[in-house]
Amino acid sequence: MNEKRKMYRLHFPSASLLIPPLETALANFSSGPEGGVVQPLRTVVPVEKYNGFLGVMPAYSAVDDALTTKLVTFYENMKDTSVPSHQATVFLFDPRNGTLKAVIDGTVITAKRTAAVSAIATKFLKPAVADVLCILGAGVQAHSHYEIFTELFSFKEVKIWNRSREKAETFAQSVKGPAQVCSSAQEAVTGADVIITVTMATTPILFGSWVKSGAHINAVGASRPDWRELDDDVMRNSVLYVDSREAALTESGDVILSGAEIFAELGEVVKGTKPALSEKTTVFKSLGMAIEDTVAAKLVFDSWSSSN
Ligand SMILES: NC(=O)C1=CN([C@@H]2O[C@H](COP(=O)(O)OP(=O)(O)OC[C@H]3O[C@@H](n4cnc5c(N)ncnc54)[C@H](O)[C@@H]3O)[C@@H](O)[C@H]2O)C=CC1
Ligand SMILES: O=C(O)C1=NCCCC1
Repeated sequence: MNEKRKMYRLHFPSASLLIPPLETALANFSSGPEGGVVQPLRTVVPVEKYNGFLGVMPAYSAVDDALTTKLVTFYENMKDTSVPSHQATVFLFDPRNGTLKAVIDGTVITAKRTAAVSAIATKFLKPAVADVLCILGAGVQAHSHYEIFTELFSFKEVKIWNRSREKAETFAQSVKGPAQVCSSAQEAVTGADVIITVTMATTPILFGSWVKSGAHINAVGASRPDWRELDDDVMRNSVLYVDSREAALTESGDVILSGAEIFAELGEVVKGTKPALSEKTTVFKSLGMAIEDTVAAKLVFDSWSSSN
């Protein structure tokens, strides 16, 4: 095996390091061919017998001259809780000749880049006064979102709800900062200025009637066309932003089944070609894009190469 072809776990000193390259990648993705991003819709292979899925996520960024593919598995209702519900590996290639340069743990990349993209959406779409953050879910993405949201924004209160209260309490004890455990999703959502949904729910857990007018919602879970996290009310009565129109119309149950109209891609907001209507109630429907993994893997590889 080539010396540089290594498998290693990674540690970002701070997820906010990802923000500038991710903003550029989102803008390039939403610029069509001139943005230089090649990213086909991901292939998802259902493994019905075990309630699992394998996702294949390739992308090339001409601007970064970076070529990757991520393989990610995600499984519902896992009985063995010692195995994470999502596991991923990113393969980084030399675009000049196709040589594999590195095999990188993709689980940390997935957690950090997803949270960083939600943070970008929040920077543009949160109301002018955003004192209360609500997180629905207490798994891997809840942790990565808590970390970057409390680093970048100044919330006075963080409210958390999880289907099992025990897990929410463990979450609150393990994070570096305050988190108030709520007994119901409604209690957590009430009064929140920014809401993050990071669950494996397949039916709605967030209802429009609970949401404060003008709040911003990052809807991160429900990545299958028949899965929901948000009800029709919140989907239809908010301004809807997505990472990729094509993906949202193919993969997102919240978008497809509600019939909600997509207002803009986040990359269009970053570029300034579509407005950030932060005074309205907004939803950012995140499905996750391969190009986000590409720029994150390049950042990790470049920083590892320069220290070796
Ligand atoms: N948009 C994106 O880029 C990405 C989205 N995701 C999605 O984010 C969500 C969270 O992922 P992780 O934190 O890695 O998963 P996780 O398994 O670590 O955490 C999932 C959380 O959801 C809760 N949960 C499970 N079933 C539920 C249900 N039926 N109703 C309510 N809560 C339920 C669990 O108690 C747990 O706290 C998943 O839907 C995942 O597919 C994950 C990676 C990237
Ligand atoms: O972008 C990703 O990575 C994922 N998105 C949806 C669920 C699985 C992983």
